[in-house]
Amino acid sequence: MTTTTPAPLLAAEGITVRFGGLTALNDVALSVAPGSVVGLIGPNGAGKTTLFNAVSGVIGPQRGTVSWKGRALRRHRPHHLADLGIARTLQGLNLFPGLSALDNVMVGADRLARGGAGAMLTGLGRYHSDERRLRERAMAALEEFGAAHAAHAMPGTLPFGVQKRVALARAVVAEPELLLLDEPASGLSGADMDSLAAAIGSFRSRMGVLLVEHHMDLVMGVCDHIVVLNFGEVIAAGPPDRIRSDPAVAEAYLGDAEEVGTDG
Ligand SMILES: Nc1ncnc2c1ncn2[C@@H]1O[C@H](COP(=O)(O)OP(=O)(O)OP(=O)(O)O)[C@@H](O)[C@H]1O
Repeated sequence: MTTTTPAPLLAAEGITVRFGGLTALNDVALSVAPGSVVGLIGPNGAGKTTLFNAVSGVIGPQRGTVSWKGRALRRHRPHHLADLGIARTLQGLNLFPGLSALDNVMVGADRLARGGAGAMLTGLGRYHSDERRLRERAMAALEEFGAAHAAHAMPGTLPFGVQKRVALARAVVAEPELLLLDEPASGLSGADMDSLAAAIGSFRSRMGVLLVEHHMDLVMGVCDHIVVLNFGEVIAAGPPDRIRSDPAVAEAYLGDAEEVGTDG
């Protein structure tokens, strides 16, 4: 029997990034297939954020290629991601403080709106049916993440964990094919962490996920494949069980606050 690996949605190959004399990434490769959750881990300063930024188009690598569905992206920028079908959440929540939680999520649905959610929110344009449809969709996304009760509240009045749920709802409401998550668990604990793990697990049937994260329990629990960086190089890549027992990974984490297999 032959098995076929689905073509990756996202592929980064040979990525090298230097900041002055410092090589933050050296010939790094990573790919995310449809329906898979790929974790990117490594000790502090390993290069995770730099790779996330190179993939997102925040920075341009000196060498290497980022491809989307087999096509190399040339000088892509973060504002191109939504049109490609890629959404991301950042370490900061980046919610609009002057918009309700629901309106924040509607902004995320912009890609689905013919006239743009911006026009709807300002009352411009003739898109009432679109607006109703998107409002329902945004509400459903809030419900999915257990934040429907907060729909009409301003983000600043909400607990941090609820704000994170709103940010996640905003990221997925437009049904991206790939979701980039930069440390989504930071600042979360207990039930919020469990909900996040369940949410990421549920994304698998709808989209690929790239998860940059420090919390090992979360990474080991939800990822199909894990890439480990240390000093800007990939030192291991494989399924959670293999990563957990990889001596090179354990060694890389020695002296670091995080330990493989435990929650940091
Ligand atoms: N804009 C920059 N200018 C100079 N050096 C940078 C810059 N951004 C990152 N670096 C350096 O590149 C290396 C990789 O940093 P990066 O933030 O990507 O690591 P990380 O794995 O995300 O770390 P952490 O887990 O602490 O967030 C580090 O040595 C860092 O100091």
